[in-house]
Amino acid sequence: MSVVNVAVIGVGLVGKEFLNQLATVASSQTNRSIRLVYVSNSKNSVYNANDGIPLDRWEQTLAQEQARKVSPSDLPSRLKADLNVSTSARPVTIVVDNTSSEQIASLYPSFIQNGVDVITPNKKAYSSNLSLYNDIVTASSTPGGGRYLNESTVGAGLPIISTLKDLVATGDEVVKIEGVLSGTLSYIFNEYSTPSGQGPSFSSIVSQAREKGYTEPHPGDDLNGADVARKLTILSRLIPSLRNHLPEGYQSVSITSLVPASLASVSSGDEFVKALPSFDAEFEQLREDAKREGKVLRYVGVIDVKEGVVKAALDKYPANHAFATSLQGSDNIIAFHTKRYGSRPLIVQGAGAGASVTAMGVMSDLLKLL
Ligand SMILES: NC(=O)C1=CN([C@@H]2O[C@H](COP(=O)(O)OP(=O)(O)OC[C@H]3O[C@@H](n4cnc5c(N)ncnc54)[C@H](OP(=O)(O)O)[C@@H]3O)[C@@H](O)[C@H]2O)C=CC1
Ligand SMILES: N[C@@H](CC=O)C(=O)O
Ligand code: NA
Repeated sequence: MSVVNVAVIGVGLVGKEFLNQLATVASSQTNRSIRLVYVSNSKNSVYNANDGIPLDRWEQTLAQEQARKVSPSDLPSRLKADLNVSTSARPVTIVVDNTSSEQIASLYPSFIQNGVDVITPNKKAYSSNLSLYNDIVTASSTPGGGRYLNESTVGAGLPIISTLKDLVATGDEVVKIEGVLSGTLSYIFNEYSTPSGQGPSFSSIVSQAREKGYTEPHPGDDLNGADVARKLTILSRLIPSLRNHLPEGYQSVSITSLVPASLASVSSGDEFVKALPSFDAEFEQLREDAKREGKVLRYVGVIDVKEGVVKAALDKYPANHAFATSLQGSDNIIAFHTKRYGSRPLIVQGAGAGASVTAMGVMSDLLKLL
């Protein structure tokens, strides 16, 4: 029976749900044994390369004081040494990063160089500066290197990255990609800006989006457009002519921020949400302006390949536009305009945030590796 070792960094909303799904998948395997060898949050970690960590007791094991601690930065070498990942008959060893940490993302090259596969919904690695992206691509294309999959970084579990990779790999030419790429901003504007122009306050809807688990750990990272810009960067880098187009990653994208200037430096998500009601009147004005034109507000991302324009912006759309009529909840909608898909784009739509659909995208990457 072949062995698959899985190390999980980050056990918040997505990480916990991923471990639930891993337990279900592990129990249905007949010709391979899935072993959980590492679990960590930001304060604690448990490592057991010999016997594995029971999938139905990982939480208690992590909470134990005598848990065997290994920091994520020591993990690449420990996994290589203890699990013999570099031999040709190696068991598959996969690290799943369910954090939103830059520091963890910076470790991917060393995991991959050590033959460990990396799967993640964390957008930081492929949306930051080009050097980290290039290091990951180089490491994973080197013989013996691990593989890297990140489907849930765009559209959560929706098949966005795999669709774009398939279009490019089969020789189609991408002309433009546009859509609603943020589950949080989709939910907020679907609820806030309807044709009637009436409804609850902006800040109350932001709090609801947070309670539903759609937002980033800090909701300001959704409202400032950075999350959409990161997704646009990840997609742009899969389009050959745009691969080097955004040297500073999401910071090279043209972004409209919805964060009030005086809240831009509030580092606590709780404090940010508490202070937001003072700015409801400003958002009310935007809602009224749109209503007066018979339009609704939607936050949209665009990659125009020919023009070389990549932008994340709040725009007004007619009340009968697909962005106004067909979206509900945290839905994302992404239209791929390509040479083959001509005048009618290939469209992918569905829930684009939330723990269960995000963990599904992570789990499906794991199954693809197997
Ligand atoms: N929620 C969603 O709908 C979607 C989320 N994503 C991405 O999934 C990732 C996880 O999101 P979510 O689960 O909502 O976030 P949470 O804040 O709920 O969970 C983050 C987890 O990461 C842990 N963590 C943070 N830093 C470190 C570190 N340095 N070392 C070890 N563990 C660390 C946290 O530990 P502690 O508990 O101690 O703070 C926590 O367990 C993010 O990258 C997000 O962008 C992608 C698509 C959709
Ligand atoms: N905060 C993000 C989560 C998924 O990427 C979003 O709202 O889309
Ligand atoms: Na996806």
